[in-house]
Amino acid sequence: MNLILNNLNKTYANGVKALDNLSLEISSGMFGLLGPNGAGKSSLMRTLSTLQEVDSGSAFLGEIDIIKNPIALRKVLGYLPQEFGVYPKITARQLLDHIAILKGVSAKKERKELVNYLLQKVNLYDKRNKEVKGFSGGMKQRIGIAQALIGNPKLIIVDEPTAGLDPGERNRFHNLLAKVANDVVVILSTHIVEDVRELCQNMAIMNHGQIICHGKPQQVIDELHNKVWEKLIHHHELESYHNTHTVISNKMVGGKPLIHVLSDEKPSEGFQQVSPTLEDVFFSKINNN
Ligand SMILES: Nc1ncnc2c1ncn2[C@@H]1O[C@H](COP(=O)(O)OP(=O)(O)OP(=O)(O)O)[C@@H](O)[C@H]1O
Repeated sequence: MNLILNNLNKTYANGVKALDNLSLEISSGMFGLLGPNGAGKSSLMRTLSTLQEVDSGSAFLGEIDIIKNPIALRKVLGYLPQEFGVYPKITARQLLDHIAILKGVSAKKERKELVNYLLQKVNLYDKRNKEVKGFSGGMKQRIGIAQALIGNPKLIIVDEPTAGLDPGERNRFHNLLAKVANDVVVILSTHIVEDVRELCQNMAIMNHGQIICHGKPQQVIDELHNKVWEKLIHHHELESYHNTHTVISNKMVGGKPLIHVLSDEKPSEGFQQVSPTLEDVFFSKINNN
């Protein structure tokens, strides 16, 4: 099942154009949506989860017209927001049971089986009678995925899921997401470039409400082959390098700025060619947009 977006436009009352004639096609599997703050990712995610309307354009998940028939979409939507809020004093089992009722699973026996199955799937069965409030960040995200899976969704939207998770929790969360992504469109909206490289078959970079890059992570990385150079410089040189070179990023290494520069040839003395990364792609696209 494909998700097809055509010419989506959204301008807020304050005049900010958050979606600017955005078109995109996404097939099943994990899709990474990257973009800097304010790029319009959340506006797009809210539109696809039918929480917000667009001014114009169309969006289809298979046969379902998301804009004209939001109720049909909601039946096949799993949504994990950035902060998965939980009620105080509720156990993992009670929480999933409650959400299953809200999603229309009314038969008690069926619900019990579903809740047990989901708890096992996200590896929280042992913790089923513990209060979710006391769970770690990663455990909360896993229960968030479990609730998003209720009702056999065809579209799963996950907003900034690994912010604040330690590396072990992040790994567990990634493995779980990769497992559920078979046959379902999973959109992972994030500004963590590594998450997209590790997890997603396809990706896009968004800025100023538009898609500025679209493809497979390795494919977009290969486009920068032989074009990325690095050099360790002094702080006071940074401005002049920005004036004379296409600097795509700078980060501190041992207290000094390490700059990455885009160039078809060796830019100047002291530069070394490096293998491009998805981070280089990200910065080169958003800095030239
Ligand atoms: N309800 C709103 N009213 C007015 N402007 C808004 C509203 N929501 C978002 N914006 C503006 O629209 C633009 C896109 O915001 P959006 O939240 O979609 O971006 P984002 O890519 O999700 O950013 P972040 O990564 O910071 O969450 C920003 O300039 C933002 O300030």
